[in-house]
Amino acid sequence: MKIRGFEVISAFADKNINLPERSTEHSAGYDIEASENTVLKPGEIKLIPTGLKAYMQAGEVLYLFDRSSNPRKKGLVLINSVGVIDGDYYNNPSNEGAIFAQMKNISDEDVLVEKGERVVQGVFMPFLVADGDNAQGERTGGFGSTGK
Ligand SMILES: O=c1ccn([C@H]2C[C@H](O)[C@@H](COP(=O)(O)OP(=O)(O)OP(=O)(O)O)O2)c(=O)[nH]1
Ligand SMILES: [Mg+2]
Repeated sequence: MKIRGFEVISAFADKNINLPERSTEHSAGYDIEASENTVLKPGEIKLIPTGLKAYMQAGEVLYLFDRSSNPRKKGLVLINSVGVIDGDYYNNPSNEGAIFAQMKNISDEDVLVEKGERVVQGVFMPFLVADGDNAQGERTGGFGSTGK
């Protein structure tokens, strides 16, 4: 029975994408790799593809957090601070739930993120809703799909 986890999106089915793993027994974060080489110029913001989608239970979220080593070792930051991967993003009609890491190059040189390089970490967590919240509607995509 599927409870929560990651799957490779169909566009990357034959690209040897590794499913995220935790690096130690008690690590919270699943290390998520870039699915293709990406070069960011100084100051550039780019959506780095992971080739992955994530499924989870109702009331759960997958947070994307930066890796603490990124700013110092790579000169990159997760520019939206924390990625919020909604459960209804999975298999959405516009992009299958493809997860991207939105990174900014804060260095003064080009930065190459290679396929297979761990770029962010994902943590599954429960979330709470407010009294009287009866949000409806299906998610059709990401990155502004619900409007301004
Ligand atoms: O770092 C991120 C952040 C979001 N997403 C995807 C998954 C998420 O479910 C969807 C929407 O994210 P969010 O709600 O943060 O963006 P928004 O600007 O509010 O867009 P929308 O109107 O689509 O909700 O975009 C990513 O792939 N990476
Ligand atoms: Mg949103």
